[in-house]
Amino acid sequence: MDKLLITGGGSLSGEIRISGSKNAALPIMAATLLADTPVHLFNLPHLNDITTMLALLRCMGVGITITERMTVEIDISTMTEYEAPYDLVRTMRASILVLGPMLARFGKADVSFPGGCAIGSRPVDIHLKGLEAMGATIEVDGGYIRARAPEGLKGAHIFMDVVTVGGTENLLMAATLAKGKTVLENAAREPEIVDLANFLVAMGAKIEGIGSDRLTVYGVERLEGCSYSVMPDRIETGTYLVAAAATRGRIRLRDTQANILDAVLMKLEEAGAHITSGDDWIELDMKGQRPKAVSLKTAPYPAFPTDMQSQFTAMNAVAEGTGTVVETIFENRLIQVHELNRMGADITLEGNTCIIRGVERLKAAPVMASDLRASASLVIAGLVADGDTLVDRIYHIDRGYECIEEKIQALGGTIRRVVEG
Ligand SMILES: CC(=O)N[C@H]1[C@@H](OP(=O)(O)OP(=O)(O)OC[C@H]2O[C@@H](n3ccc(=O)[nH]c3=O)[C@H](O)[C@@H]2O)O[C@H](CO)[C@@H](O)[C@@H]1O
Ligand SMILES: C=C(OP(=O)(O)O)C(=O)O
Repeated sequence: MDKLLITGGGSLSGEIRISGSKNAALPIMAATLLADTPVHLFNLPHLNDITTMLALLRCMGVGITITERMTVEIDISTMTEYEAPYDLVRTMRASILVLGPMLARFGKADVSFPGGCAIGSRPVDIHLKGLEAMGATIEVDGGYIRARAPEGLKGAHIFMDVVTVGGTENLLMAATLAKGKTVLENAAREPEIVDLANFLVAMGAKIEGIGSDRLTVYGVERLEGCSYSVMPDRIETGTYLVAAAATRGRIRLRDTQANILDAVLMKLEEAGAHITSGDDWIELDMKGQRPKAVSLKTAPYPAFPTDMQSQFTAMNAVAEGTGTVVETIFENRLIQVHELNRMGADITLEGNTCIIRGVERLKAAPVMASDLRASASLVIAGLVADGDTLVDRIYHIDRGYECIEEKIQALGGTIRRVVEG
């Protein structure tokens, strides 16, 4: 199993490119199941989750052609299977996103239940209730969601009682081909949902209220393929900015956008970072200063993203002062705290809150990654620790960070992949 070996101490400085967004690319790839003609996608990140989604589409008979620089043509005209099997779904929760489009387009879909994962229980009840409101019959059998709508889906007025990113995406995709009008109330507003909606519109969907918490969709007869470039990854962007802040560095990130990161940039400024940005770049400069601890509470967009919480926890661990971090989206997303404490951090965990008293420096230790963003926090901790930190179970990090060691090396960090067995 691969590990990352990080020698801490230096400040990050330099310039790197930000990749396409994992969390926008995955629903967009699922949405290609709605198209009558081939779709061309640009700026897909080179990540294990993207490979898994391609494998899932391929195992259903979908034609996939990959050209250089991860430009992918997806052609569903050859599709023969309507089942997303357990072996693929269990490795990536976003596989559930094929349910809505497959049901809307073909009237049937068998999708393995995605399991719980390290960050919390993650049910899909709102996805299923919404599809039932649109006329689908759903049975759970042998660990599979078996959804049927032989006459097609019909528009409905749906109120989602929890703000859910995946639920909004599944129902939005399903509604594009449903008969009549669908209204999704209490919809999630994450930039990745806006990107998905823009992609659906590029294929011919009729959607009003994009970017708001009320999406109105007028179902159309068919959607046509198009060419589309996936938005930049705001979580990858935020992760490198926090790594630079923690190491008192100065970095410039290109091919990204500041306006999708407002809550994160505000917290970085509060931590003492000087931030400047243009249309497609962001620069952060700590002017050699130690960051100041910040307090934050995660909540749906436009509030502070849960996917950035563990990185800020790592920065706070070496910041001046005390910060409080409250996680409100997932019940078990503060477990990185135990690994950070093993590296000399001073963090107290009380339920969904952690209180972080900053220390001057951390001390290297062998640590274990428990999920994707927790892994990123351990890499940041390794960069500010004295000595060599070995991060185990980095298959989590490979789900979400393209070429992480090359990018950190380009910023002057000392990191390398240790390949074992
Ligand atoms: C691939 C992708 O885009 N993943 C993101 C997506 O995950 P994902 O779409 O799985 O997260 P959700 O927004 O659905 O989850 C938010 C909350 O709603 C709850 N819930 C969700 C669905 C449901 O049917 N019932 C229910 O109770 C969940 O348990 C959780 O407490 O949004 C999360 C919240 O921003 C991010 O951390 C993930 O990185
Ligand atoms: C939790 C995440 O991803 P997923 O929903 O795919 O597990 C993430 O990107 O931080």
